[in-house]
Parts: sequence; C-alpha cells; structure tokens
Amino acid sequence: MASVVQVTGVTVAFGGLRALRGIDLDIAQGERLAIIGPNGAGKTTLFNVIAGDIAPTTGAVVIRGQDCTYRPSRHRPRLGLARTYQKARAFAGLTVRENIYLALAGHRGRHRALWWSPADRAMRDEASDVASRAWLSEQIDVVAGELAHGQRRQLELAMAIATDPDVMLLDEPASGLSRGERERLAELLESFDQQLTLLLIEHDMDVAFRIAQRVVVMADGEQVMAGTPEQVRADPHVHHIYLGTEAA
Ligand SMILES: Nc1ncnc2c1ncn2[C@@H]1O[C@H](COP(=O)(O)OP(=O)(O)OP(=O)(O)O)[C@@H](O)[C@H]1O
Repeated sequence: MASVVQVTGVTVAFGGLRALRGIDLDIAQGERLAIIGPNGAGKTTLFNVIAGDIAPTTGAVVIRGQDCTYRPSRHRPRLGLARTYQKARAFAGLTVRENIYLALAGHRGRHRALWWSPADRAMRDEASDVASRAWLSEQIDVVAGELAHGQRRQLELAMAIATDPDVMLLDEPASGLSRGERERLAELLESFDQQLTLLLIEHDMDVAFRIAQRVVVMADGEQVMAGTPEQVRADPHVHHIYLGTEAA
C-alpha cells in the first residue's frame, strides 16, 4: 500500500521541554490510525507538525512524496490533507449549506461575488452532496448555532470533506459528545470512502478502537507501542501508562 504521510525522526523542543523525541510514522493510503496517550504525551504537537502548524526542531514530514517539513499549513489542502480542530470553525449565524459553500469556495480560491455565477450555483448544489456525506441533509438549512453538539462536529467534518481530502486529521472528534452522539460519529467515520486515510487523536477508547486498524500509543513524546486495537488493549505496558491517569 502506498504511503501518504511519512514522519521521520521528528523532535520538537519548546525551550528546554522536549515535546516529541524522535517520532517515526508511516501512514498508508486508506489506513485508519488512532494516536492515543495520556495528557502531555505529545499527540497534539505531532498533529501540529503533520498539519504544518508548527515546524519540527529536527526530522522530516513527507506528504504524498513531497517534503513538507517547513511548508506552512496553508499548503496542506493542495496536497490533499484536511484537518479538523477541537474548536468549531463554522460560522454560527450561517446555515449548514452556507458554511459548506464557503469551505468549497475557499478551497477553490473563489471570492464571493455580488451576483451568482453558474459556478456558484453548482457549488451550492455540491454543498448539498457534501452535507449528505456527513449525514446532515435534514439540517441543510439550519443555522450552525442551532445544531446539536454532535451535528456541529458533523459540520466540521463536512467542511473538511469539502476540500476533497485524501487524508483527514481529526483532533478528538468525539470529545464532549454524548454516548449516542459518539456512536453516530463512529458510524459516520466508518461510512467514509475506504480510500480516505484517517488519522485521529482520541481520548475516547471506544471510538478510537472501533475506527482504527492501527493504534499508536504515545507517552512523554515517544511512541511506546503500536499495534492493532486488540494488541494495544491487551498490552500490560499500555495499562501501566494509563494507570492513575486515564482508564484504558
Ligand atoms: N506551544 C507550546 N509551548 C510550550 N510547551 C508546549 C507547547 N505546546 C505543547 N507544549 C508542551 O508539550 C508537551 C506535549 O503537549 P501536547 O499538547 O502535544 O500533548 P497531548 O498528548 O496532545 O496532550 P493532551 O491530551 O492533554 O492534549 C506538554 O508538556 C505541553 O505542555
């Protein structure tokens, strides 16, 4: 399977603190990979390096064969990489359709005109299609501020889908959701095209282990182990890392 993201020997130092200490990661196209680990393990820092939000102190990031180590995040969508954030980016006063439309227009570098062009019309139709892929067809004309928490998360996913990504980085997609909403979100992620690569940080083990084919466990800026959800679940070292911090 072709590799879409390669992280080699990445370290990140914040002053004297070494948040990442030599991370190697090779992610295959269509792979579903979850990164777990206790607070402060370096998960978000690794995400930020892959997404181009911070440059590593040493090491390299290659996305689809291109060295992106020092390329800023704005270049990532062109390489097929989309990221969701824990903090909602949707405009609360705009509808689901309008938010997705803006994500489509932004990705294509189009500016909104005072009059509608045929291309704008096509993008509004396309917004309906993107909404349906994020299971938001019924909410298409609802303003984002009135969506339930789980639906707002779906809108975040829809806005990422609008950029037509090959790789999606999902930053704790299930955080703050109810049990029912987490179930629905996991089902939605499972419904995505199998060619779409998903890399997620997730504290919710049920969601992480359900979605992922491979789980990477981090602690203190290092990769402690990697394996299938079953292998990670059964590993005594992983239990030890979580003991007293979080229940595995
Ligand atoms: N901008 C920064 N400046 C200084 N230290 C930072 C910065 N960002 C992160 N750190 C530190 O780097 C370490 C790793 O943090 P990081 O947020 O990557 O961990 P995490 O695994 O994502 O944790 P959490 O699960 O709590 O989000 C922590 O000790 C954190 O305090």
